[in-house]
Amino acid sequence: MRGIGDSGGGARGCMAASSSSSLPGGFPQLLRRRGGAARRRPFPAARMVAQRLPFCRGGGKASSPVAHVADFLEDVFQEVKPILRSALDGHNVCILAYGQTGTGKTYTMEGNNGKLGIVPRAIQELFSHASQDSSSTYSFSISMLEVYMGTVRDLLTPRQPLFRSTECNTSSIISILATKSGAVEVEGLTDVAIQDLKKANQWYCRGRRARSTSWTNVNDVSSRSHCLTRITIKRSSGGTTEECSKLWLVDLGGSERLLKTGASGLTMDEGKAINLSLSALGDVIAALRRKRSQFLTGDGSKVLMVVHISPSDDDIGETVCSLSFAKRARSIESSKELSEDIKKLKQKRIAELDKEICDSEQELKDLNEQIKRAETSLEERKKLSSSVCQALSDEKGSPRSTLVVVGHTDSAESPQATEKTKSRASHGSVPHFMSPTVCSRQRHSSASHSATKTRLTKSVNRYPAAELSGSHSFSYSSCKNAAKARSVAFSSSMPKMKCLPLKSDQINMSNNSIDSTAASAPRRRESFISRPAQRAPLHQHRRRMSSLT
Ligand SMILES: Nc1ncnc2c1ncn2[C@@H]1O[C@H](COP(=O)(O)OP(=O)(O)OP(=O)(O)O)[C@@H](O)[C@H]1O
Repeated sequence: MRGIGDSGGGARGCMAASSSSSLPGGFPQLLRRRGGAARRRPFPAARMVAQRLPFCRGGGKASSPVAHVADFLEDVFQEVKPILRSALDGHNVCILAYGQTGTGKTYTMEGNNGKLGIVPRAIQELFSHASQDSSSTYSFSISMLEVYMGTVRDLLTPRQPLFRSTECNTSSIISILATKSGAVEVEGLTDVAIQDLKKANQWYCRGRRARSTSWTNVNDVSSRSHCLTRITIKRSSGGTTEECSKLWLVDLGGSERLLKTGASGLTMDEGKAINLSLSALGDVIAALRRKRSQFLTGDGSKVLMVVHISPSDDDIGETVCSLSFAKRARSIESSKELSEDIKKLKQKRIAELDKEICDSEQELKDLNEQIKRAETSLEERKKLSSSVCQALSDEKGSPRSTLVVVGHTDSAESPQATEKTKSRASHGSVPHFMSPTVCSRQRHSSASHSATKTRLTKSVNRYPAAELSGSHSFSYSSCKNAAKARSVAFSSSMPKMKCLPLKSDQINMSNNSIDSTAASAPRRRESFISRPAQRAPLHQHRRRMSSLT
């Protein structure tokens, strides 16, 4: 599928129609109508407008005084020309005008005010080429149909009545069939042989007049159907078998937001039918992208889509939709027409990416196994350390060991450290710095006089408030006391505790310890040291102890 913007010029042509709001002629009028008084006009119910365009009357002569508007159609046609050559060469070709209602599809395909659109120019081009090519003989025929409210109508039926209603004229209803070879045939469609350009234009104008159109808020002559013109080209050269190809020129109905168009009644139903069939076209495009359908393109077929957009900010949503539709349509071409080199590169890249995915998956698998192993090992170590903890807590009179074990169970230590602690615990040995000193032994013995505890408390309460000092090398007499001490050792942020002063005979400041009376005071109070000079060594001591945990 080929987009009009493929070579740059086509997009310019298309955008010129939609972005040049200063253009004289029909399009600026359209914009004025959309924002102006016309919107307030009451909507005429089921009004039929049979177009009698200047093009039909003037026999295709462009008589517009505004040359650059005619140039726009000429620019667009230059984009279309190459694909017409393909049709003459035997390819089936389809040219589609797609876009929001009122953006100029019919104008581009048919022309207006004496300016020729794509269809009349294409017919001209075919006859012109046929007259110049002496090596082949060409014959042409024309058919026209419209898809209106889900039914297909022949526009060239003799005495085609001008009607627009849900009750279709059964004599003009035709059906579309798919042949065994996958080609699409329209059964019962009038096919008129056209010998010359004049006849061709006559028939074309006749078909156009039979189209269903109506007035909406956004377009005075809005097409209420999809109009398809088919030119059948038969070519025979030098007695060889006749080649037959088809050129489809399609003016699709415009996608519309019913709130904007202000459609009601039959016109609203028509708008819904158009939207529905456009969404079906979207499905076809999607299927083509997945390469599940040959409809529209077929083998060796070519499609050119002219996408129309509005220059108005109000229509930005529709513009985005139209452009994304065009993008999807273009991607069909890009997937089909990849060169061999690019295909190889693509394959190579796909293989590389596949390998990367495999490697990553393997890596992930390995990591998961590592994590599992680590978890198992952690579990084992936890079990081991809790059993060591249990063993050590059973051990009596070894407060230091208790401290070590408590710290050990709280932290995730290395296995070596666990082993070290375990062996230390099992042999009952402690580091040298943890061995009791002479002083600590003395203090330990003095602290054992617990009988004086009550008396001390009473005597302390008699004195005014003062700081209580304590020993920096506090000894632990039992596992219970060790636990208390631990809580003190790790509570450096606890507020300094105030207590009543002791008598000089109760406190021995020289050796930084509480005498036998003071030592029997409640443990919690004893543990707090108010003097910074004494606090520092205690911290060092704590650090040393905690490094064992
Ligand atoms: N490039 C252009 N230059 C001048 N007039 C234009 C141009 N494009 C569109 N118009 C005018 O704008 C009006 C609406 O255009 P047209 O009917 O072609 O829109 P449409 O897309 O076919 O709408 P619908 O989908 O409702 O049929 C017409 O009067 C047409 O003549």
